[in-house]
Amino acid sequence: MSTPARKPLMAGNWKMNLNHLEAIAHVQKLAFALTEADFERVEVVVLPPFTDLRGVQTLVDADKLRIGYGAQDLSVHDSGAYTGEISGAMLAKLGCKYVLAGHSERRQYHGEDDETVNGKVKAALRHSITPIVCVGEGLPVRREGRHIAFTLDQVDGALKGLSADEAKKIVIAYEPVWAIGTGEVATPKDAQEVCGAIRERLAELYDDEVARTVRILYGGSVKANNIAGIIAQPDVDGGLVGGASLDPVEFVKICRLGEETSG
Ligand SMILES: O=C(CO)COP(=O)(O)O
Repeated sequence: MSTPARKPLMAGNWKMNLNHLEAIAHVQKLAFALTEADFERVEVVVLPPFTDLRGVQTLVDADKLRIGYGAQDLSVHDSGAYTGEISGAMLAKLGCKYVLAGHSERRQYHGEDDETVNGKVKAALRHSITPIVCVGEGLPVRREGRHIAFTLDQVDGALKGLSADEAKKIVIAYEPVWAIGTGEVATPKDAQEVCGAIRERLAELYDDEVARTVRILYGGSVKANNIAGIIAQPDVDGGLVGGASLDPVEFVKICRLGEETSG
């Protein structure tokens, strides 16, 4: 298991699902089901579409919920003539604690390269938002056995120019593209292999303290029935959950690490 200093993080990436009314109902269901014991054990975060954030903020603030929230993307810029973009400043003003940077769907469909991802990581940090940096290889790279080198290159690119103090503030999510939305989950051993290599890279790039501090998540077809084996790995500190986070009952079970009750 993770060292106690690294509290497990379960983040639900809703992707382009749930409108602002559905979002409120969804967060209420999570709040109703999750107990104080759950929140002591695991940090629970939702990452809804931009249009839901105000509603989620209002609900979380009004009812003092322990559920955190954040966005799925942000601009590298802080303001200006960038039609359609949302800045870190705007997200910080809405109380966002987290933001994804470099999700594989952004890399794939919006041509985000490591330099852009690096700009987004820095933009988030400028506004005291924790970037969840997404990395991971596609199937051809995995088949060639280059998954570790490929993923570590993405880590290097995303962290370029960050000080040790800044690096300590980030979260990294290893999401092998071949496991996203496919139902094909990486084995706990696969997840550990790459998450462990990422942690070693953090020690090389910075120092042991950074490596010990940064939480590394696994994402890709996480479900209640496979989270326990994944989270049991020493270098896996939580999950980035896509499809299964859209079902509140399933997501609560995942937040309970696949166990039946909150204990
Ligand atoms: O992309 C993901 C989370 O960011 C994973 O998605 P799935 O859980 O639907 O495979």
